[in-house]
Amino acid sequence: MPKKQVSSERKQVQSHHPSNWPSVVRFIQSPAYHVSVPAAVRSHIEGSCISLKNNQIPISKDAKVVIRRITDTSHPAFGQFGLFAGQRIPPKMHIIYYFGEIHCDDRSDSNYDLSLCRLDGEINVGIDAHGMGNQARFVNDYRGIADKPNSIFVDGRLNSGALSMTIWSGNQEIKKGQEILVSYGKSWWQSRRSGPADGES
Ligand SMILES: C[S@@+](CC[C@H](N)C(=O)[O-])C[C@H]1O[C@@H](n2cnc3c(N)ncnc32)[C@H](O)[C@@H]1O
Repeated sequence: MPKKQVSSERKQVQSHHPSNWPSVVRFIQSPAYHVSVPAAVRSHIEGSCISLKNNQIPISKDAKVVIRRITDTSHPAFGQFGLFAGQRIPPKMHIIYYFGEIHCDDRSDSNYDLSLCRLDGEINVGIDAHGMGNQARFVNDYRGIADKPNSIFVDGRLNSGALSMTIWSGNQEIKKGQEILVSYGKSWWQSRRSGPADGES
């Protein structure tokens, strides 16, 4: 391939990365599947054999969000990154999908792993954004930062039928520049020895 073409393709790939994206993490804009996901589970997640009447998520375009390094020394995630509103986000609005690697193996070491569903009472399906994901992987938990979360994780099926995890604003608007904060849940923190264990849910 001619040199010029290679460099312009590289430029194109890099320009898709949001600003502050870590070079060691793959930026993805749709879910990826790990080999541990059996074909039947994948087809369940993709929605090919499911009635779509219940639990559908009405999705609009992603809100504008920015990844920012936390420079406030009193912030419990000081030195790390967080997810911030790049524009005013109205109440109860879809903010962003949580993309990552969909897997059925154990990822207890990952701090970016969310539970997507549990099938037949024994197969745990997770979304792990440790090695690959989108901006949503930078959302921090509200504990030690605010009195309560201003956003929530919502799981359900999209119009396409796919089972997905998304982040939505809560009952109040999020102002431009405010940090987007969710609750990871008490059990998330309890399963990790360090970190805040208080808070309601
Ligand atoms: C999903 S990541 C969030 C993004 C992370 N701050 C980063 O820069 O990659 C989860 C990790 O963020 C940090 N974190 C998130 N919320 C926190 C909080 N309220 N207090 C302390 N650490 C927090 C913890 O290190 C946790 O393991």
